[in-house]
Amino acid sequence: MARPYRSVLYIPAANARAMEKAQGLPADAIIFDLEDAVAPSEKAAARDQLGAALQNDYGGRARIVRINGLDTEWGSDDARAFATGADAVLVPKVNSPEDLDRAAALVPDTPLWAMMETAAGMLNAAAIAAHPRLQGMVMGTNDLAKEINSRTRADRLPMQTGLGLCLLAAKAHGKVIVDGVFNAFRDEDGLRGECEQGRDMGFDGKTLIHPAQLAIANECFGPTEAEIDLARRQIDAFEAATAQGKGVAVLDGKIVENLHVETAKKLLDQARAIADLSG
Ligand SMILES: CC(C)(COP(=O)(O)OP(=O)(O)OC[C@H]1O[C@@H](n2cnc3c(N)ncnc32)[C@H](O)[C@@H]1OP(=O)(O)O)[C@@H](O)C(=O)NCCC(=O)NCCSC(=O)C[C@H](O)C(=O)O
Ligand SMILES: [Mg+2]
Repeated sequence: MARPYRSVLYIPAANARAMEKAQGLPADAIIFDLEDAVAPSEKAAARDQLGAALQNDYGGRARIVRINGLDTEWGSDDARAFATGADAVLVPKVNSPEDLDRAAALVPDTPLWAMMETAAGMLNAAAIAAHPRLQGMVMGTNDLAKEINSRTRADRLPMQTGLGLCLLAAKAHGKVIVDGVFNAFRDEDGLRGECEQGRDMGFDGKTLIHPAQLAIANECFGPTEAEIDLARRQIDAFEAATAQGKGVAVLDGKIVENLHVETAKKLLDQARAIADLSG
């Protein structure tokens, strides 16, 4: 992961004030949305407005544009408009790798991301993740819940199969994957619970709908001081053990093997990337 994706904030591309405000918000990435958050009557104007907004300075924040589906009247024009000028183009409701082929033909040079939010998408997650143009996946838990007719539960039990399939697919192919949104944007405890669950599962971060959600996502998906300290000590302990010809170290009563050192180094890389982004 070359850059952090702890907090990925959706902004409706029709909302000029929110796009301006986002230049100073502590989001790791922004999804400028042309799809569900923009009314049909505003689609063309939002596309033009977004083109102008992307000329502004968003610092190190990744700028991802969610286009309309390529089966809609707006999708192809969206894809052509942002084939350059954004860091990635996010394709909604990806059912199969062929959906990414269609987007790739219109967007030849910019990385693609996929919204994972249909039952077919869950079943084809591995093939979608293997697509050579794909850089990242975003869980669309609202659309998935709608399609499978599941109920909202705090433990997200009905989502677990889909979340797990996509997570494994992304990890198997070395792609970024971020969790779905938490709709009740004033409910901090609820958000924290979902962020902790997503982090425990292995997600790189969470998609968000409101600036009030940024701090909790950044905290939950970033390494803690205790984790950074442990990572450094694991690396030191393992180096000391190997210098003595041992293949395994013991730290705080637990074994440290090479695989733990790899995880520790990854965590320190993430901490450095976050520090770089924060300036
Ligand atoms: C949810 C909202 C409609 C709430 O808006 P509002 O009532 O205006 O919020 P506030 O008054 O509290 O706003 C305070 C200030 O923050 C700015 N703001 C609000 N939201 C954002 C944002 N997302 N990014 C940047 N800035 C934002 C306001 O402009 C206020 O600023 P100021 O004027 O300085 O006070 C609104 O938050 C919103 O529209 N959120 C995004 C909704 C969205 O994008 N939805 C689509 C993506 S979710 C999805 O589709 C999931 C997926 O596909 C699935 O299937 O699950
Ligand atoms: Mg959706």
